[in-house]
Amino acid sequence: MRLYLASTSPARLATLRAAGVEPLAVPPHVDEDSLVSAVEAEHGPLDAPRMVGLLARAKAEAVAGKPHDGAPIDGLILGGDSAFLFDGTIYGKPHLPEAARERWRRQRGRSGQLWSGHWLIDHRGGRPGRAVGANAVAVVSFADPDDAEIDAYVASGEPLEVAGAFTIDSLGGPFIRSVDGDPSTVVGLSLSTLRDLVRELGIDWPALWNRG
Ligand SMILES: Nc1nc2c(ncn2[C@@H]2O[C@H](COP(=O)(O)OP(=O)(O)OP(=O)(O)O)[C@@H](O)[C@H]2O)c(=O)[nH]1
Repeated sequence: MRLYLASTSPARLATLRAAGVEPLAVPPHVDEDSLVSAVEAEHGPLDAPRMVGLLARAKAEAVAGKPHDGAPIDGLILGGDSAFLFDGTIYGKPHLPEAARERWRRQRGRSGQLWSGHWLIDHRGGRPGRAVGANAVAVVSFADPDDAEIDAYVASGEPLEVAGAFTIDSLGGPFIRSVDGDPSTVVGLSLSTLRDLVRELGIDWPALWNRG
């Protein structure tokens, strides 16, 4: 069973590979900011689960809409998105060092919710079939890095391009005190949620394992 990952996230790819699934990664090319702005202009502000759910679905549908390597996609297509909810504000990637530094100085010693959205399209036989989606949340509690540690972490560049300006599986690990929920949710793709979605489509999870 082929899984197409509608994502450029190296962490999502690594998470699937570690779980025995070798996906085909296909960049979704979705303008996330424009899509969220358009939806919010019509329906009002999106909360974190609806935002990540909307973007996960848009990425999966963007990949479903076109052939891959000149042939219709024959398999499952997974879209994902992650955002960090802290003190009532939804954060994506900080992109800028000063933004990452400011966030860490506020979030250290406290907790927030890392939300990840998932959308799975059954595209077997080269045509879109059923699609199922679910969002997952993990509560992340931070340790208390001092200013020098925050400056060093920001200088590493790692926090700039990850949701919430932190990772749990790389340099950011020592700055995370605990995670309450599926840890893979934080990395960007809840494996337990994905298994639920695969089974909801009537497919056994081991069918996705690549046994070489
Ligand atoms: N390694 C790692 N990556 C994380 C962690 N938390 C968030 N991320 C990454 O932060 C990124 C969140 O941005 P998204 O917009 O969801 O995804 P993206 O990286 O832009 O990739 P697309 O799916 O192509 O949009 C994802 O790549 C997540 O994998 C973490 O704890 N560890």
